[in-house]
Amino acid sequence: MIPETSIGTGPLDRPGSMLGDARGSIGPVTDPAHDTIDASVGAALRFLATVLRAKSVVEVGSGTGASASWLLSGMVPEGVLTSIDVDASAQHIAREALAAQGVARGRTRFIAGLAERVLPKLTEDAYDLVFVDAMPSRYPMFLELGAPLLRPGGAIVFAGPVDATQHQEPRAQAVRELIRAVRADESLVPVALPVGDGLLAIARS
Ligand SMILES: C[S@@+](CC[C@H](N)C(=O)[O-])C[C@H]1O[C@@H](n2cnc3c(N)ncnc32)[C@H](O)[C@@H]1O
Repeated sequence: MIPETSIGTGPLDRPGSMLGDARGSIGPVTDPAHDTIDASVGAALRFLATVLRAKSVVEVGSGTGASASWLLSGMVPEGVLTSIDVDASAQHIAREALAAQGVARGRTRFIAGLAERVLPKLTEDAYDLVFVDAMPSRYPMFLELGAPLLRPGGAIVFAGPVDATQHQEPRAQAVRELIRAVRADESLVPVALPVGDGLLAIARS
């Protein structure tokens, strides 16, 4: 069982790595664009976790636990979800919500911190699925940090519309950059899924 981890309490996956400064110097970052996933997105996440027989999943943007609940419902029973959010109070709500649903505590590992500082400390080639639902302007960075965590055949999934024409700069610029990066990497196999606000799912071949 992987112990629940929070800032400064212990090592992460990679030997010697500590989360001591994972939260950084800024306060909670909120993303007003969308708060929580809807049921159609949740069903797609559950589907992906099921077909991947996901045992190890990373989520960027725990929020109050909606996506965590869907992901866990598709994962194998012994699977562990590592859920990252810079807002520890939101994670507290997520943890309580999952407990109320009967999810065993050992199935989640909540990490309070900036994803851009936590993701580099996770084990590469070890995760079946990475779900990103935070700060679309940083999606290109989350692809760069998240794709190496996937085992071959795993997938990284971005929430929200990926049509750059729907956004103002700099978010549109980030979306274009994300798509350029996916196209440039022949090992990545993308598909846009028209569910909810949209999902961009990218398999690692
Ligand atoms: C859209 S909400 C997530 C909703 C959640 N997936 C759900 O379905 O309930 C985005 C979350 O990302 C967190 N967040 C924003 N920027 C972040 C970052 N750089 N690193 C980690 N978490 C971040 C916010 O605190 C917020 O809780």
